[in-house]
Amino acid sequence: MAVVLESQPAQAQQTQQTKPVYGGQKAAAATTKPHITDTPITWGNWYKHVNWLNVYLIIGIPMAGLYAATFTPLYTKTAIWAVAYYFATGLGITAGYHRLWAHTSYSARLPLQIFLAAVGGGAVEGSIRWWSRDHRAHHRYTDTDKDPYSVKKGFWYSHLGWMIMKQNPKRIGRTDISDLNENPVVVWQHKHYLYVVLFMGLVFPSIIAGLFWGDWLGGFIYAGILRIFFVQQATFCVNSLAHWLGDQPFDDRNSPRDHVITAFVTLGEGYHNFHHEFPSDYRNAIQWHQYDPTKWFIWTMKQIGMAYDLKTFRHNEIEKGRLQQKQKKIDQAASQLSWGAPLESLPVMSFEEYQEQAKNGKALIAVAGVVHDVTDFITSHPGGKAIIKSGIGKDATAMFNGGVYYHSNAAHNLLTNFRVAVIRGGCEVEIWKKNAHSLTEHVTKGLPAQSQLA
Ligand code: HEM
Ligand SMILES: [Fe+2]
Ligand SMILES: [Fe+2]
Repeated sequence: MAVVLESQPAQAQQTQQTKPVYGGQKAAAATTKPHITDTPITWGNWYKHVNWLNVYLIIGIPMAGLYAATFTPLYTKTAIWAVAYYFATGLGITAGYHRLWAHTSYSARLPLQIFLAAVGGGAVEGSIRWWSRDHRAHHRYTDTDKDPYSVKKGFWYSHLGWMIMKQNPKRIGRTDISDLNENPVVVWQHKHYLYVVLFMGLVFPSIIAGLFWGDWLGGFIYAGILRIFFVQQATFCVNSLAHWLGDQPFDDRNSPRDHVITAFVTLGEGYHNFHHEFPSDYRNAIQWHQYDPTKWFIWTMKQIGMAYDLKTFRHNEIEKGRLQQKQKKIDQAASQLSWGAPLESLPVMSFEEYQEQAKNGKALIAVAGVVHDVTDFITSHPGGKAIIKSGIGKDATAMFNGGVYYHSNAAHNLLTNFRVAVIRGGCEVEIWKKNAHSLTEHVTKGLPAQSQLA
């Protein structure tokens, strides 16, 4: 009964709170008969797996509403009211349920809390307490079996499958909601949820349209039923689309993604990769030009003294995360290329041995402590045969790096292909410089950036 009522019976919730974290659950499971979700879906029992109340609430009623709309005229005032109430109830979820209660990303004064609890109730998505508990589990156990709406189980499962199919409440990860249990607005809304949802979801939108311009039925159908449908579908997109479409600028280990389309659909909740990374930030979008009306609303509430303690992550931390993700992508791309034999795999020789071998006819050139066999390259050296030969048997580091010619980065890269040995006692920093493959490792080890490329 996800949408209107609790997904797990009140009794089960109480047990969860009082029992010890692991043992208690196991003991209970051993004595009770298996939950329907533990039995495979068959032709004979599929209907028992379906949460019919939710099917009725999130699919059946909107269908009936659509049918009713075919013979209910839509007046301009009612249309404007339906859209306005869509935004109000949507903000109830995004600014209220999500950013205020589930993530405590800011604090709200009592009138604002009451407003958000009321309009959030009008979105018909369960009580604050139920919604936030599942949402905290979603963040804590993202993409795992304990995530109530894991996208790993498919797009449609994360969108609404998790509500229209019965769930085993024991499967959903545990989270601490003690702060919500102490909040009188949350507790009151949870206790009287059925009245809140009926009044704010259907009665109130009809009353406004009815009392002010006489359109009771239009208010009920458009600002009530169909508006609920759109707000619900928009919120469901945060669980589906925001875990499926877009970029991952901060972390790609899990599914959350940033996309402007999702942001438009969800009143700014579409910068979801950022959000999962910095969930206690009251913003989802951090650039001024990105669409995050929920953030603008919270900010405005702060200006009028209704919201305070707006939390943000430090710019430095955010940019660090962004850079590390970029670095990870670069490292992945770099690992697809050949960077020459790793220095630690090469034999070590003394400078005298190197000179000896070069004297005996081998086309060896030492640059930065590494010996290169340029036999096959001499004739194709862009600077000419004779000039490259003048480096054979010498420490050609200076020549190569500007003494004779200041070689391009491409020439440095090319050089790595000819590595055959390392000279004993060759300067370590110089070796690092030429070992482009270890460049990223070098950076992550925190060594100074100047010693990256020659
Ligand atoms: C050891 C392996 C060497 C490699 C892989 C190499 C590679 C290259 C490459 C790719 C270029 C084209 C321009 C550029 O990319 O910078 C070049 C140009 C040149 N190289 Fe080398 N080089 C080597 C050794 C040497 C040595 C030992 C000398 C001098 C003693 C030398 C002198 C020059 C000069 C003067 C040019 C410029 C040619 C021009 O633009 O007229 N190179 N080399
Ligand atoms: Fe998410
Ligand atoms: Fe969240």
